[in-house]
Amino acid sequence: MPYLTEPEFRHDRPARTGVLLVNLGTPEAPTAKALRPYLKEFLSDRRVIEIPRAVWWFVLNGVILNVRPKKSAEKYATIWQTEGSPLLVHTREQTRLLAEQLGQRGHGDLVVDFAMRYGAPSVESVIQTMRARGVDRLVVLPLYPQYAASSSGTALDAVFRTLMKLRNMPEVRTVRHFHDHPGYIAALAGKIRAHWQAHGRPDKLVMSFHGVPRFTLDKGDPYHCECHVTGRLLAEALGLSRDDYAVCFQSRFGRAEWLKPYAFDVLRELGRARTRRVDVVCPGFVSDCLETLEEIAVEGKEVFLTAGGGDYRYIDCLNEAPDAIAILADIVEAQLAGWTRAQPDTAARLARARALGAAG
Ligand SMILES: C=CC1=C(C)c2cc3[nH]c(cc4nc(cc5[nH]c(cc1n2)c(C)c5CCC(=O)O)C(CCC(=O)O)=C4C)c(C)c3C=C
Ligand SMILES: [Fe+2]
Ligand SMILES: [Fe+2]
Repeated sequence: MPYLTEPEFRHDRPARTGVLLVNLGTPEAPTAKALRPYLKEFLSDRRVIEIPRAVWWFVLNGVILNVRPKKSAEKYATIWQTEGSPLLVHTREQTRLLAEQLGQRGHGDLVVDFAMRYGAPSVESVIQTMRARGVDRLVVLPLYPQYAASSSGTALDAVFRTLMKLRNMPEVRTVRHFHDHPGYIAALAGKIRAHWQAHGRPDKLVMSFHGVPRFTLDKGDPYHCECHVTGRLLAEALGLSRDDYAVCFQSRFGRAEWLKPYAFDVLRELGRARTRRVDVVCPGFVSDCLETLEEIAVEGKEVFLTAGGGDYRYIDCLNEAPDAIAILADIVEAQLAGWTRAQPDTAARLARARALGAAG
């Protein structure tokens, strides 16, 4: 196997640590032309589609890639921002803010960057750039609170596949999940409480998580349980009783059974029951994206209102909220133990030197 090009080994170079955030990836434009290669790469991933290759090849190339790019592009067009796809815009900004936050905590020497599992920037290209910058220790943080083989698992596959191509492998630490991280739960609860302070409380809080095929639960994927743990902890933090909230799963793909209850079924039922108001939150997504801004904020609302529901409010993801960035920094810092020690930041060092100078 040919190795990737590497920087020359030098004895005198100090160890350098990189922090790699990995998100899903998104098309380059809201057009069928851009959707096609994105969907092809995504839906060719064996972690995502587990049916036999030969059968799937015909379904994907014969049906899905002829129909879905156009339909999905129309949806992306409704949420597209001037700077690009919301998922990319948020991930880029979160990375910048995380680097800043880690710098303020004395870790200004870290190389912090993000990569996308599908599309650009690819995991391989970002790890190669980090190696060129001298990174030989790597913390990998997939941006999914709950572990699923089809999200975090495949993000880590991409990292390990790249490492297989390196002659001089960095040390690696990976984050599996943060679904029950007290800071993550507190940040979600804080966001919801702030929303309620501004708009009053709903009759029901709907917590909608991205779905996965039902058989993955039977085969040992912890995703379903981790979503329910997040839901329960969030309800506890908000002081909700079992009747005050519902956990459900969205974005079903294909005809197979997915995790239930389906979000649209729950919203339809709540509408039919003439529920006066629901608030919907998506605690399985760190960043707003197509699945939250279009499927939940727009389509979900339509389902609820058409069925007879009253008021529907979507509560944004944490995105760039300072407490969300602080949690990512906490998670990274926990992984740095024994690798790097926080250095007082430059401003603090200068202030101390000045104070010492004045004293002397
Ligand atoms: C939150 C974690 C996610 C899991 C688990 C997940 C599983 C999963 N997804 C698909 C199929 C599609 N998902 C699509 C979009 C999409 N999915 C996630 C997250 C998870 N997916 C996000 C954040 C996004 C949004 C990306 C964006 O650009 O905003 C899409 C593409 C859009 C579309 O055509 O509908 C597909 C397809 C499967 C099959 C699956 C588990 C097996
Ligand atoms: Fe998905
Ligand atoms: Fe479970």
